[in-house]
Amino acid sequence: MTLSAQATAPAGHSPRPVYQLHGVNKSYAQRNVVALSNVNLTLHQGSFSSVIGSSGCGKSTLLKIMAGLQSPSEGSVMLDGKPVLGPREDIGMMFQQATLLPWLTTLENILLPIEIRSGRHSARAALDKAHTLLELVGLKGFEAVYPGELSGGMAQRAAICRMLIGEPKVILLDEPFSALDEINRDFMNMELQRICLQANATAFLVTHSIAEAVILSDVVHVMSPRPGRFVEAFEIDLLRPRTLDMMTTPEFGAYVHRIRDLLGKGALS
Ligand SMILES: Nc1ncnc2c1ncn2[C@@H]1O[C@H](COP(=O)(O)OP(=O)(O)OP(=O)(O)O)[C@@H](O)[C@H]1O
Repeated sequence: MTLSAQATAPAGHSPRPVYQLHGVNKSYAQRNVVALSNVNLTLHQGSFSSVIGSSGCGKSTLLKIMAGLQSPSEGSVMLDGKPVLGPREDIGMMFQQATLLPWLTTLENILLPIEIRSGRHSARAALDKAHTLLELVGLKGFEAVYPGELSGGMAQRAAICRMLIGEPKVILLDEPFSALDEINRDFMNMELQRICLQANATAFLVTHSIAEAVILSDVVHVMSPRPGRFVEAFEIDLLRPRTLDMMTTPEFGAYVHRIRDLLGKGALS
């Protein structure tokens, strides 16, 4: 992922597969729970995909496996042709809470992953990149501000910078804006789209919101109730960049309706 990459519509991207999951199963032996069953997934360079499904169907488990935070019981997880066997620098993650350290400034929080990984000197060398990212997310001027003085949306913007500073190949998002009110959430989703297009990011989002999945994604994967498996992939053929106004169009409504219909049938459980 490079920040200088031009923003292009997904159709303009080469369809290079970045992330590939084959036959992923996950069982939690201690509780005798089968969380995932035969999950196959390919993410293409520069694409935005999401997964939606009922509570407890295995979405977070899938994301943790993709991030290398958990291992699958069976199957393979490959990123850029290499197996994901643990946490990796080329995978960025973002969660519901921004989890910024309150005693560090915005700028220091953003540089922290570099400092932890490569030391103070490297963090100093990344200063220009941090400033570029702060500008990208509209936080220019807030470098020296502490997290307690940031709004929820601003803190999540800072978390986006912290995720992007290591130039990950893929970004994994676990309901990143669900703690925000609806207006801010819509706005942040549009910001997320803009940042992803500008950085040519390959993104994968876990969400409970059908509308959010449709407005952001090139592909929405619907997961069955536990054990989670993908039952259908909806290709969302809406122009980019997407706008909030599109959410009132019949095309958008038709996608939402089809996905809701499938989920209403228990996603074919
Ligand atoms: N560490 C664990 N040990 C045992 N069982 C677990 C563990 N983590 C998750 N589970 C179980 O695996 C299933 C899937 O959980 P997961 O958190 O992946 O679902 P989810 O789709 O993300 O749920 P939600 O939408 O409510 O966040 C659940 O039944 C859960 O209880």
